[in-house]
Amino acid sequence: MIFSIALLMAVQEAPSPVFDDRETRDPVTGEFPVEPYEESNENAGTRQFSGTSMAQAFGGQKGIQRIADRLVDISIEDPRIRDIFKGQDMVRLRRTLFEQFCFILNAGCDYSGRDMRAAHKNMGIQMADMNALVENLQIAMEEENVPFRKQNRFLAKLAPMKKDVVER
Ligand code: HEM
Repeated sequence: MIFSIALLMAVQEAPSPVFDDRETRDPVTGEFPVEPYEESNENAGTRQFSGTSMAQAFGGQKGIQRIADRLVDISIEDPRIRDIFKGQDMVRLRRTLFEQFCFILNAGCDYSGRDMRAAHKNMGIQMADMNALVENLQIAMEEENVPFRKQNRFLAKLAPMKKDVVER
């Protein structure tokens, strides 16, 4: 009896192991580790624009950086979609989103992130969430004075990605 009580206490006091590797941010990049994948511009989900007019309209890399950051800032505060971003790696998202936009707009970047299907797997994203994100992107582009027609050309590149982002 005493033995079994001692055993019970020992079991209860044993520290539970922590297997969550998302606890550890890379000391240099500040990002959480992700499952290995093959890096390729193909992961950006679409071909890039040709020529420099789109990159110029978006204010080059500096403007694109501001737009990607604003999109994240607005979206993580947006009551319609903010819960989807909770607990995810916003350091990594800011970097990869910038790279993806910069690559697509042909502003001189390569995209090193995951493909859209892998990046949004099991998030339960619905069409209404996609529409909310697009609205937030429109706000961010408007703030950077991207001409309306250029905004729409960019959105037309992103729209087909819904098939990989939105879950049915
Ligand atoms: C065309 C639309 C979209 C594009 C171009 C896009 C782009 C991206 C990119 C580049 C990443 C990072 C990939 C990586 O970590 O390797 C990402 C991750 C993420 N996206 Fe999207 N996204 C889109 C739609 C959405 C929508 C509608 C939501 C939710 C409302 C969303 C929420 C997220 C979240 C929470 C992550 C972080 C995933 C993680 O840390 O594991 N995305 N997205």
